[in-house]
Amino acid sequence: MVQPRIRRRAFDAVTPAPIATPVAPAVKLTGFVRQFGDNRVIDGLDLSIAPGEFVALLGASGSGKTTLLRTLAGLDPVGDQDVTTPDTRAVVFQDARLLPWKKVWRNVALGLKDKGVRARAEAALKEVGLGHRLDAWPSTLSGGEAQRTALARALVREPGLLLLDEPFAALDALTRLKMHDLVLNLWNEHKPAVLLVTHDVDEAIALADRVLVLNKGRIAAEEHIALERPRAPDARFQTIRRRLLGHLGVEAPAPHEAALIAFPTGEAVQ
Ligand SMILES: Nc1ncnc2c1ncn2[C@@H]1O[C@H](COP(=O)(O)OP(=O)(O)OP(=O)(O)O)[C@@H](O)[C@H]1O
Repeated sequence: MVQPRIRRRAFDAVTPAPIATPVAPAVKLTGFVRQFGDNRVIDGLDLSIAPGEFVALLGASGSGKTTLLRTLAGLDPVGDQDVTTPDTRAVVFQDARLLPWKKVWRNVALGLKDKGVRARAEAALKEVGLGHRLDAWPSTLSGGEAQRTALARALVREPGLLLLDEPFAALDALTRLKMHDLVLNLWNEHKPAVLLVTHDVDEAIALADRVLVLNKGRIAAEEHIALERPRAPDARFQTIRRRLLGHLGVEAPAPHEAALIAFPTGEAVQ
C-alpha cells in the first residue's frame, strides 16, 4: 500500500506547539480504599491536587470526608496503597486543640526544634493578627482567636499540604467571614496545597479553586471555580451553588433565601 506523503507546512518548523511542562501533583491517590469492617468508606477513590491548589471537599455526613483527610494527614494506616503527599503536612480541626497548660506562643512553637523558635512563633502569630497575645493562656482566647492560633501553628511549619477539617464550623457567621479572608491571605502568602473539608457550599465556592463532592466513597462531582477573588454571590456564584447543591441532593433555595444563607449577617444584596 502506498503511504500518503505528509506535507509539512513551512511555518510548522518555526512555530512548534508549546509543550506543557507536567507538574508533579502534591497529592495523588489512585483507586484508594479504606474499609472499617464491612463498611467500605472510601471505595476506589482517585484524587490529585496540584501544588498550591485550593480544593474544597463537600459530602453528606458519613460520606468519608474526615476519613480521607486523616489518610492524607498520615493519621490512618494505608497499607501498601500508593498515597503521595508532601512530607510536611499540617491539620486544623474544628476545635483548635490547644494545650491549655502552654501559653499561646508555646502552642504554636510545639515541635519546632531549630533556633529562633519563639521568633518564628511570634512571626506566625503576627500573621494571623495575634501578635499581642503571645503570652496569653488558651483559656482566655475567643473561638476565632483559638482557630487563628491553630492556623499559626499549622503554617509555622511551612507545610506543602494544609488540611482543614471544618475549621470554621463552630464560629459565628461574621467571624467565619473574617477567617475566610485570613485563610485566603495566608494561602496567597505561603501557597500550600489545601484540602478544606466543609459542609458549607458557600464557603467552598468562596474559597476554593476546585470543589469536589464525595459520595459513596468516590468523587461524584467536581466544579472548577473560575471566579475572581474576592467572590461575590453573583449570578455565576449562584449557578455553581445550585449545581453543587444538586450533586448533594439538596434542592436549591429561592434566590432571596440563597442570599440570606450567603450573608447571614444581613449584608446580602439581591
Ligand atoms: N475508626 C473508625 N472505625 C469504624 N468506623 C469508622 C471509623 N472512622 C470512621 N468510620 C465510619 O466511616 C464513615 C465515614 O466517616 P467520616 O467521619 O469520614 O465521615 P464524614 O463525611 O467526615 O462525616 P461528617 O460530615 O458527619 O463529619 C462513617 O460511617 C463512620 O462511622
